[in-house]
Formats: sequence, structure tokens, C-alpha cells
Amino acid sequence: MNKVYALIGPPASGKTNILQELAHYAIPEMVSHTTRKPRPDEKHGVHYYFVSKDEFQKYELIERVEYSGNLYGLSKTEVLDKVKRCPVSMVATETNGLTQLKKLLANRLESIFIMVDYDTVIARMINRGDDNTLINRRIEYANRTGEFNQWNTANYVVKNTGALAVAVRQVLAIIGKVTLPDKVDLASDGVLTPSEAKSQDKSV
Ligand SMILES: Nc1ncnc2c1ncn2[C@@H]1O[C@H](COP(=O)(O)OP(=O)(O)OP(=O)(O)O)[C@@H](O)[C@H]1O
Ligand SMILES: Nc1nc2c(ncn2[C@@H]2O[C@H](COP(=O)(O)O)[C@@H](O)[C@H]2O)c(=O)[nH]1
Repeated sequence: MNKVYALIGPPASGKTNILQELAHYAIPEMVSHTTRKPRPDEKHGVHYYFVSKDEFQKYELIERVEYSGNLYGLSKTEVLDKVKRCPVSMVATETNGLTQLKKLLANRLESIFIMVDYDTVIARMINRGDDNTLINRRIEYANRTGEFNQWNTANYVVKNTGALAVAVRQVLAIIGKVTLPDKVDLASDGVLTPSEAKSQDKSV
């Protein structure tokens, strides 16, 4: 059964960055439509389909939300195409989107909560160039919709307060894309178990 993993969590927890890294492993992301203006490094069709409010109304969306004064939504075509074609696909969404996707995808969908603390969220939003009004709106939304507490209900939790690569590796492990190296034969490597060492009178 083809699976979809939703990355959820507070603003600036790193959902977008993690999805960008996963793209290097050929793990596709469902691209949503938004009326928000692109950030400096964002590309149309990669991070979002950036559209006007009028255009936004024309798409057949399976879910939509107003978030911080902008509209966001996933088109039916985008979701069904990815579910049909891709063994694993990813999506970043806020709370309402997750609820809608669960209704549609049922047990094809699993959620991964990207956990960061409050202070880190604020610092990253300032660093990202978000202004104070936007930061306040996003924090208010996150508090109101329980985005800091979704670890309670998510299928998986990944902490993203250290190196991004660590969080990415954990997500890869959850979605079954990390293969373990071959098991090493410790005896043939000259490493002794404690009982072997004792029998050879070597301290360990
Ligand atoms: N592990 C990390 N260490 C340091 N900075 C990070 C880490 N992960 C992400 N960031 C930075 O935090 C900021 C927010 O990341 P990102 O945009 O991926 O978060 P997001 O969860 O998608 O946010 P939003 O929900 O607000 O769109 C970015 O500037 C990003 O570079
Ligand atoms: N319900 C939906 N939420 C979405 C969608 N695309 C993104 N998002 C979430 O919105 C916020 C804000 O994103 P930003 O890129 O403007 O900072 C974040 O939580 C995203 O995960 C969507 O199609 N539907």
C-alpha cells in the first residue's frame, strides 16, 4: 500500500527544510497552492504553486485553510497522483489539513511531529526574516490549534533542535529508507566478548 507521511509541528520547526533534504533521496513532496508571497529562496512548483486569490478559487482542492492571512490548499490532482504513483510521498501541513487528509487517506497516512521548543521557534522565525506581526500571528495560531502539543497524537516524533541531518536521518528511518550496514562479525575483527576475554585472561 502506498503511504503518505505528513510532517506536522509548530512554525519554523523545520518541516520545509526536512522535505527539501528528502527530495535528494528521490522522496517526493505533495506541492500545495498558496496565495502567500514566495520567500527569497522559494521556487514556484517546487515549494508551492504561488497563485493569486482569484486563481486559488479555481482549483479543485481537497482541503484548504486560511493561515496568517493567506490561503493554502492541496489540489485533488496533486494528492491522487502522488498516492497512485509513489510508494512513499510526503506532505507538510498544519492542523486542519492533517484532519482533512486523515479523512481522505485513512491508514495510508501517518504523521511525524517535528518537535522544537518555543524559544527555538521564535529565534528561527526572526532569523528567517519574519516580522513581529507575522511571528505573533503564527504563535497565536500554533497555540490556538495545539501545534506545540501534537506529539500527543502523532504517529512519530522527531526532535529537530540539533543538526538538521540528524532529524532527516530519523525521518528516513521512519519511512523505511535507511538500510542498516551489514552486521560485523566481532570475533573475526579481534574484538572479544567479556566471557571470551575472561577465558583468555584479558581485561576488558
Ligand atoms: N536543525 C536546524 N538547525 C538550525 N536551523 C534550522 C534547523 N531546521 C530548520 N532550521 C531553520 O529554521 C527555519 C525554519 O525552517 P522551515 O522553514 O523548514 O520550517 P517550517 O516548519 O517549514 O516552518 P513553517 O511551518 O513556518 O513554514 C529556516 O530558516 C531553517 O533554515
Ligand atoms: N492545511 C494546509 N496547510 C498547509 C498547506 N501547505 C502548507 N501548509 C502549512 O501552512 C503553514 C505555513 O506555511 P508557510 O510555508 O507559509 O510558512 C505550515 O504549517 C505549513 O505546513 C496546505 O496545502 N494545506
